[in-house]
Amino acid sequence: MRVTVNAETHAGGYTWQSLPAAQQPEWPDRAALRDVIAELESYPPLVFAGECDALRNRLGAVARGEAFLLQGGDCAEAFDGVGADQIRNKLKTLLQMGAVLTYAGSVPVVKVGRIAGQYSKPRSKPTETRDGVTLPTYRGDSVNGFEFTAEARIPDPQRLKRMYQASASTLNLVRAFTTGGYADLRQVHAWNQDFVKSSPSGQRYEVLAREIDRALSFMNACGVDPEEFKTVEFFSSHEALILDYETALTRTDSRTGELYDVSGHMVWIGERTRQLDGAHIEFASKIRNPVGVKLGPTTTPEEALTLIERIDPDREPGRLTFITRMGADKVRDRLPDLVEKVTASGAQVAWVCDPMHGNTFEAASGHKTRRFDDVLDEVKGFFEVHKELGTHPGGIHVELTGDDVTECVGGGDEIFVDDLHQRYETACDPRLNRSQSLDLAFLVAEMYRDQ
Ligand SMILES: O=C[C@H](O)[C@H](O)COP(=O)(O)O
Ligand SMILES: C=C(OP(=O)(O)O)C(=O)O
Repeated sequence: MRVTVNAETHAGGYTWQSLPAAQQPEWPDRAALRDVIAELESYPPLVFAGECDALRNRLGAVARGEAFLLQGGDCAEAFDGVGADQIRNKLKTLLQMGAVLTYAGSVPVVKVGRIAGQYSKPRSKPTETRDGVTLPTYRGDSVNGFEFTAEARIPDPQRLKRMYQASASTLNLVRAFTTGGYADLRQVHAWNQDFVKSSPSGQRYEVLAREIDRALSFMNACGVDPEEFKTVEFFSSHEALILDYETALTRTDSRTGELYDVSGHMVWIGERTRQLDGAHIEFASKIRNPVGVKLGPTTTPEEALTLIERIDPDREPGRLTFITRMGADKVRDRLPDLVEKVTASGAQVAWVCDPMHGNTFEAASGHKTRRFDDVLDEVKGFFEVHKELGTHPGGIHVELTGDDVTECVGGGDEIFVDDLHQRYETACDPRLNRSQSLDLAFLVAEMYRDQ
């Protein structure tokens, strides 16, 4: 049975608040933090609990094998990235990928951005050293500054308010774009306008867009012009990392009396914070949002089964998404046992592949990067495993941007290791640029069709 939590009022403290929480900032000014939390608690929700329920239903279709999840966006959003162009470019890339997957893969695509809340980063090391100077590591714009100065790296709780404001502005524009005409399927060419001539993936997309156009004209001529083509259902998601922030945005739903984290539609718990006895998993188990958990190569089937017991005791399709990030060299070896034992337990989780986080390496130039071929190979391995076991490869989770950055190597419009310095803009991990993202969408659509 699902645990009802409405009796546990915030005033009395939530259960997760007394448990150890990994990767939390050491806020130097606790009084300032308390004031910020009190203010955040008074702010309105960023999303409506009913929208979270809608996404849980859509993810239920993913878990049952009837839909595919496309989840993507920045590794780390930045406060100075909250501009119309950047948001539109990201959205445009996701819409193009969605069109490719829906049309070429012939599957309904659930679209979820790593957007409007992805401001906090778990890190491998607490400090960073440059030229003999050691400072606290950058933990995302919600915590401290990217600039390598002692002052910028001090965690500042005021940043949590800026995170809320940046998320609100971003979500507002995303909602305007997705419901106000920009995402109308008849705009399928317009999303490609600035792109088509310069890039092989843009040209390939244009061919597909022409086919979609013809299909739309045909339907129109038959008198069919569905409302569903005029807007796009698009959801927000981020890693629920900084529990002071997520807790302040956790509210009791007036309709049901249940708790929702209203900072985003879906939240996930990362590889570094998914300890079974830790605060993050306890938090995830108490909110009604659809929840993702990242599973790295060391995950045991027993851990996966305990996570299901904790977060999805009712075995509700859509409630829990396992986002696997094994690495291209390990996915074929580590994933089968997990999928097999979870399936045998009767749980119906959505299986999603994050082909980014297990494939990062440092280039000789010092840039953190990923090879497009490794990313692709991990997705291939993920599809192979699911094909072998007769289970559903439910989606992909990728770090991407709509801008022409040079952060990952390879792709159809090839980026070489020596090009990385040209436009390396990520605040943390390397993202696929627009052309690489579209390449990936075409290749995944082919894999899905073949499946
Ligand atoms: O995005 C994920 C993590 O925050 C990131 O991979 C950690 O990177 P680090 O090893 O540079 O700390
Ligand atoms: C930190 C992340 O991933 P992981 O927890 O899988 O390392 C992430 O997706 O930003």
